Amino acid sequence: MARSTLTKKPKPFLTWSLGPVLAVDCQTPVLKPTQETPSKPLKLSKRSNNHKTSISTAKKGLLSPSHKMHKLNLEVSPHRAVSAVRLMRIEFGGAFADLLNEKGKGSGDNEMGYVERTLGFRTRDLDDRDLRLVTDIVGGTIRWRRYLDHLIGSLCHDECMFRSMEPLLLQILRIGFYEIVKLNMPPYAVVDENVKLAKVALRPGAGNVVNGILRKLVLVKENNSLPLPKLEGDSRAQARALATLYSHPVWMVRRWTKYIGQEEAIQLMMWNNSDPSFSLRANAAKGITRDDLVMRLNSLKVPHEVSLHLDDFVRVKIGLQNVIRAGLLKEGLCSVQDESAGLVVSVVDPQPGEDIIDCCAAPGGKTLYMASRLRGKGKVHAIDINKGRLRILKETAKLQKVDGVVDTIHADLRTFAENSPTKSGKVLLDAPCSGLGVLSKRADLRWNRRLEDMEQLKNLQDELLDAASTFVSSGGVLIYSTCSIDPEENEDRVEAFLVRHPEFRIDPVNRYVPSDFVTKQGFYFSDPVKHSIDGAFAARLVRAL
Ligand SMILES: C[S@@+](CC[C@H](N)C(=O)[O-])C[C@H]1O[C@@H](n2cnc3c(N)ncnc32)[C@H](O)[C@@H]1O
Repeated sequence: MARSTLTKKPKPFLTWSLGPVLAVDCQTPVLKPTQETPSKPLKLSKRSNNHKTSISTAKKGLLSPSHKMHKLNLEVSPHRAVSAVRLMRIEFGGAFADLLNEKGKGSGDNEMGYVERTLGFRTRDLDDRDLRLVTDIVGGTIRWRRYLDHLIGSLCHDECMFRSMEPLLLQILRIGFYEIVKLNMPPYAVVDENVKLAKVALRPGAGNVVNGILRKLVLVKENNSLPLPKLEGDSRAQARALATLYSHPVWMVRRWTKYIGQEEAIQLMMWNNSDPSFSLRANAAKGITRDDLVMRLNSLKVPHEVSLHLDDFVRVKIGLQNVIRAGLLKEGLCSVQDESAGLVVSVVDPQPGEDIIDCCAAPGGKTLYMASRLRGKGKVHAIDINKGRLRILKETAKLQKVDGVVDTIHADLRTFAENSPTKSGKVLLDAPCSGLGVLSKRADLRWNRRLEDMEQLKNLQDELLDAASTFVSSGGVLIYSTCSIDPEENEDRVEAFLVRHPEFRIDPVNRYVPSDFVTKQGFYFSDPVKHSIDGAFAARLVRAL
């Protein structure tokens, strides 16, 4: 990855879990209905908890659904209560950190429902400002978790106190630390508010703990003596220090240091820790041009810039919430799609009349963009193993008026390839991958990925490449893509494939994407730091005649 100056990204307009209508990008979390059902209990298995905590209260609510709690607490700041509960649900309940919701305002009601069931009280309703604060606090607290925990651990009486801290208390402390250290908010207001939350949500003693530790933090911050590790010692020690300072898993730091060097690894981590930005794709299949979309954004007073690389794309700086409220996504007039994914479609270069096999298609970001570029002529055959995600793809295709050129096949690509004589001149394999290129958008992903996953993913990628290649007709092209920046999932997979399949050769992507995105080997690569979009990779592999 090339070195470049980091551009300061604008504040995110929203990050609420994407519903089907919005779920269009390859690393976009797609929520199954059950994941957001209010009845899902929190599983607080990681830390033992003998105190009065959320789980007991949550259970009370769950065991007697008819029992309505109306305890209204006007003291506690609503966005902090919601953030704390949201953080618990992300860490223990499998919820996603990226919280986009096409319902806009309705999302506040959902979140308050969780607060009521978990903490046993409601606060006043959330307004737009509260929702933005929840987005900032939840995203930031998750990104900076390792860094914040290091500080909290260092300022606790002893290691044991930190290790055995009850989960909700820890979330409240993380919020307070994040607000003071990273958001530079007025410290004493932050202390007061978080103490109040701990007292009401837990018990008075918990408020005292929050008070003591946050006050210590205020002091050390004022004295410029935050207890942070120094970048010194051997490579392992340095990786551990960097992992804390930039809040990433140690294995990622070691891997990036190995591949791109320490300085670039730091820049990448800084990018991953910055607020994500989003792009919108105008949906040509609905007769919407980019100019139309720009006019709509102007009338909604949403600041934006047209993409330098893709004719249908607009970068939105702030105010995506307004786009959602205005119904542009629900009506299928545009979709949220990163330019890095759009450029993969440029590498595929769909032409009207073509039959394209999309091997790992759901939730359909690339399928739908390819379909719109067919201009009503041809077909995209969308295969995926995940029925739920495929259903979302189908619904979105209808909404975006490309269902006439999309058909869906629910199958494991590997068995489907063994039993199907299907051939095509164009096959896309957008493989399951680590998602290491999209860590700025997926705040929690870095904590969910393990080094062991990489080996499993590489094996799966090889198997899927072999399967996808069986569909490619003589002279046809197989496009292999990921949203990873890891060479072992990208270049190395292509290299290994070419050894197994000497009948394929690399077709350089120069004709399809701007030269800035073309690697020496002729692959497409978007570098988050250099290009200010998500990281992605694609290779064109042509089968001999
Ligand atoms: C990176 S995502 C694809 C994203 C999609 N191309 C897009 O742009 O929205 C990878 C997909 O591969 C699917 N998948 C994983 N293993 C598979 C298999 N053995 N056969 C078919 N699909 C598989 C997953 O269900 C997932 O939807």
